[in-house]
Amino acid sequence: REVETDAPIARFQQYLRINTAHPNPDYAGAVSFLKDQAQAISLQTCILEFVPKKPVLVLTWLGSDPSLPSVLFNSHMDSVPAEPSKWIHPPFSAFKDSNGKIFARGAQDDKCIAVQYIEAIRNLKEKNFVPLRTIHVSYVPDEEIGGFDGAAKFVGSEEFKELNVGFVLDEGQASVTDEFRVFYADRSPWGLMIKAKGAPGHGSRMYDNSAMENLMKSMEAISKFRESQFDKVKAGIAAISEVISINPVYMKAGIPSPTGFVMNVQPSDAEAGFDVRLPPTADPDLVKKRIAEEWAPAIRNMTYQITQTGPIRDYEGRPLMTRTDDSNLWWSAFNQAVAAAGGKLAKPEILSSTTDARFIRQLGIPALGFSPMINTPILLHDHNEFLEDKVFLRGIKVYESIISSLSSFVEESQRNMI
Ligand SMILES: CSCC[C@H](NC=O)C(=O)O
Ligand SMILES: [Zn+2]
Ligand SMILES: [Zn+2]
Repeated sequence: REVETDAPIARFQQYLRINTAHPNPDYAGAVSFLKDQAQAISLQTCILEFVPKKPVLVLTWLGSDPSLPSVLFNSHMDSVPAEPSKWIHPPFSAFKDSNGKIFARGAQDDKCIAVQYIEAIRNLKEKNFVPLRTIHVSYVPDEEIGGFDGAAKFVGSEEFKELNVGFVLDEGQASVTDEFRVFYADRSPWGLMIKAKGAPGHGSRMYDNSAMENLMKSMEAISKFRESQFDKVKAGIAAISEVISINPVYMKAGIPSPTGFVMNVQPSDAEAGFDVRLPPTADPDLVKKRIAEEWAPAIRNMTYQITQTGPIRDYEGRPLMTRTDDSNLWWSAFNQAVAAAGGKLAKPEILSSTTDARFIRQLGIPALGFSPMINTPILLHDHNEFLEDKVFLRGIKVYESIISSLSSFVEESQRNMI
């Protein structure tokens, strides 16, 4: 193993050891580390605090023409929790095994890109590269819990407007093949709670409209719908991220039997909660209609509550999708930059889950999800999350190409002006 690759790996490990898992993410520790790294390579740094104790760190590498729209590289500082007892190496040790696998919560999601951005800029600076457009890097809190106090506040701020951002790269996901994955949209997450009421009674009685029966009818209808969506995936007609998913995540009804075996009280209240995900092409009104008429109809004594956790349309009412054809010059430049680094891109995808990119797309700013991890199992939010050192190092090279291309390309309309 080469010595010059040791330092970036060590810095990656250092960042992974800062415990930014919920519910008590060490944002101060993360910001302090990243700020030191940025200052060591003479980047401008700025800390914004829209919500107390939830800092946003912005790094800036000024372009030679700062009037051009800038490029922003975003990553979130927080992680989901880890259960140490389920891991083969402690989740905040960033232990590197003999195969070069670095184990840590956040290794894939998404602390790799956080450090790769800085390492790529470090290398470009060493080569005396000068960007034409300004490059910004942002580190935001709270993505894993919806981004409301993080990216949402950041992109809605005056400070963000002043960055004059033309294009954003945010996190993506690992690829099990040798093709890099890229995401042009997220599915929109909804929380759905349905509640049923009904007459209580002796467990031996059969009667209509008990709360449990009403809820079970909904569960059946929801199950059928879920199957209809999943069947499309199984038949190869659609990707998982292209259908509507609905998964039960919570149920509550009745009083636990005091003896553990006598179950003879039919409850008067029953409720269930679901994780619902809508692809950008789905019609949210049709889903709402289905919920009101089939899954929680008032005629079955049911009520419901939908929690929409983020935007589903941009400020002009368009679905939140970034174009991945040559009508989007940012896409072309990105695509070419990955190829120039010797990388192959897989067909652009919709992301199954959600990232902060949705808040950017809501402004009408093009954003792609991209984390340069190939030949890597998808381990985000999983036990034993790891990233191999050589995959991490290759990613730095890919970002060098991306940063230099995106910061230098000039749109036709601007070409004559320069
Ligand atoms: C409801 S917003 C939550 C955002 C979260 N993002 C990453 O996993 C997700 O569940 O997709
Ligand atoms: Zn993430
Ligand atoms: Zn995540």
